[in-house]
Amino acid sequence: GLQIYLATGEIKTWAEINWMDVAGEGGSAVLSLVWLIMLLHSRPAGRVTRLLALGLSCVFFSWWMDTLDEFIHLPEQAIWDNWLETAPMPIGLLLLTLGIYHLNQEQRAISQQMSKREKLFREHRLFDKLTPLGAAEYLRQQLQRALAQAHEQAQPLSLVVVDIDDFNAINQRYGQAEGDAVLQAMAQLLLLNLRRQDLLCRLAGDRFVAVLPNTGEAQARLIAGELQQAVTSLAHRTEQQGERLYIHASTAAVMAIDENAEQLLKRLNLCLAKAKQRLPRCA
Ligand SMILES: Nc1nc2c(ncn2[C@@H]2O[C@H](COP(=O)(O)OP(=O)(O)OP(=O)(O)O)[C@@H](O)[C@H]2O)c(=O)[nH]1
Repeated sequence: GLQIYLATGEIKTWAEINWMDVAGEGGSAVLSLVWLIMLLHSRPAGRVTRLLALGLSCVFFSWWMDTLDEFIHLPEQAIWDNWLETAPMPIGLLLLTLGIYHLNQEQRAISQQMSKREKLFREHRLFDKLTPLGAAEYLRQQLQRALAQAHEQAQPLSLVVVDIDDFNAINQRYGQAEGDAVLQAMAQLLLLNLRRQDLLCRLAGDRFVAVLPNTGEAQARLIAGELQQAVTSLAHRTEQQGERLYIHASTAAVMAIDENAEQLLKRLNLCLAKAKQRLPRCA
């Protein structure tokens, strides 16, 4: 635009310049350029950004051309400058309107997502930070509920615990972050190997507990064995060197008799301790 004006017109003298118009039109041009820069800096690429940026570019161009004719005098017969000044403005405003419409749609979708997430967080305050599983307190609450239900329906209820052997050594050898990755992989693996009605929680550190409704002791032992096998065949590779980690876990299973959640968990931990005692130890 500047080049076309310079090629066809003459620069006005100082006295000919209307500074009021320069401030009004030039200020608007500068502001629209600032908006454009801010927009491009703050938004990710995409349709909404493209529409808003194109719209603001047209608005800027229109005001910029308007400002230029305050400094450059064009020949009387030139009419194209009118087009350059006015035509981009409605096009820009149209594009901005379209952009704002899509921005509104986008905001609605984001708000919906946020409210869903907020609900999730509100409901899942008791969830573990590392894995997508309920933590100890959640397990206790759910177990108490499941025990009451099992009692009401006269159905058996069992628990299975899976505890990684020598997990401390993984942390020490590969670092805490790799230990975290193993716990996350374990959570996914155990979830994959459980049934829909089972509830898996992370009791503490490397200890996972599954609540198995309508399950007797024999079936719970079978499930415990399957989970142990699944862990043994887990092909976890370290993030740094891609080295294969061989993970083993101890398991135990108990069926609820007339006891509360705390007593049942205590019995489960005792059974696990017995299973751990049978492990060959290096040191
Ligand atoms: N990376 C990681 N480590 C954890 C986390 N929570 C607990 N730990 C570690 O897990 C380890 C558990 O140690 P132990 O209870 O002795 O278990 P272990 O080393 O598997 O020993 P055994 O169970 O007797 O085979 C400790 O070193 C804790 O620091 C966690 O969220 N991330």
